[in-house]
Amino acid sequence: MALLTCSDVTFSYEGIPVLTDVNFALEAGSYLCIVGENGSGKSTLVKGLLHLKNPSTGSITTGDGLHPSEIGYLPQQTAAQKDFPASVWEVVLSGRQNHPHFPPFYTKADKEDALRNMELLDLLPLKKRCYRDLSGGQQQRVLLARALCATKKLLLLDEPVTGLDPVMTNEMYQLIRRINREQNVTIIMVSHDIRNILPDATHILQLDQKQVFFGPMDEYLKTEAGKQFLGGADL
Ligand SMILES: Nc1ncnc2c1ncn2[C@@H]1O[C@H](COP(=O)(O)OP(=O)(O)OP(=O)(O)O)[C@@H](O)[C@H]1O
Repeated sequence: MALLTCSDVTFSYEGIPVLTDVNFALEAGSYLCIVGENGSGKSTLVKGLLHLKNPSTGSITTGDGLHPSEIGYLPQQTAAQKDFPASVWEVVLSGRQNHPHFPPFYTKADKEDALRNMELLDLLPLKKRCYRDLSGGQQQRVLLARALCATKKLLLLDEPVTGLDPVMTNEMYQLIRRINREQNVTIIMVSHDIRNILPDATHILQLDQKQVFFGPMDEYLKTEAGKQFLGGADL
C-alpha cells in the first residue's frame, strides 16, 4: 500500500474551490517535488497533507504504517522564528512533542532520538548555542533535525532553501538527499528551485489550481508542462 494517497481531492475556501483534481499515490522512499506558480495551491495542499485543512471532496489516506501525526514538517521560516530565544538542543528536542506520553516530560528515548538526529546533521558542536545567533543555513539544519525528530517515515519541507546562499543551499540539498537515501525517509518538498532538485527528486507534482502533472521526473521532463516550467532551457 502507498505511504500517502490523494483521491479526487478538492480544497475550497468559503465554498470556493482553489485546488481540484488532486490524484496521486506516493510510495515509501520516494522524493516528491511539488511545483507551481504563486497561488497555484501548494500551501493549501501542504495544509491538507498535515491534516490542518480538510478536503471539500475526496480523501487523503496514509498507509504502510504511517500515522498522520508522524509527518515531520519543516515550515517556511518567518522573521519571528529566526529570533526564537531557545537553545539548539531545545529546538531540536521540541520535534518530539508529537509523541505525547505521560508524564508530559521528555523521556530518555526522546533525548536519544534528538541526539541521534543532531549527530546525523552535524549539529552536536552547536548544541548549547542560542538558535537566534546561528546563520540562516545553521538554523535550517536545526529545523531539519527538529522535523526528523517527529518522523522516521515522511518529511514535508516547504521551500527549505529560501534565503540561503548557494553554498548553504547545496549543503541543505545534500543533507536531504542523505536522509532520503540512507535513512529511507520519504521526502515531499515544495520548491521553486526545480533545477537543483532534478538529480534527487523521483517524482514531480505540478499544480495550477488543479493537478497539471504527477509522475516520475524523467516523464515530466518530456511533457510540454515540464518544458515550459523549466523555461525550455537545456538540462
Ligand atoms: N485562508 C484563505 N482564505 C481564502 N483564500 C485563500 C486562503 N489561503 C489561500 N487562499 C487562496 O487559495 C489559492 C491557493 O493559495 P496557496 O497559498 O495554496 O498557493 P501557493 O501555491 O502556496 O502560493 P505561493 O507560492 O504564493 O505560496 C490562492 O488563490 C489563495 O488566494
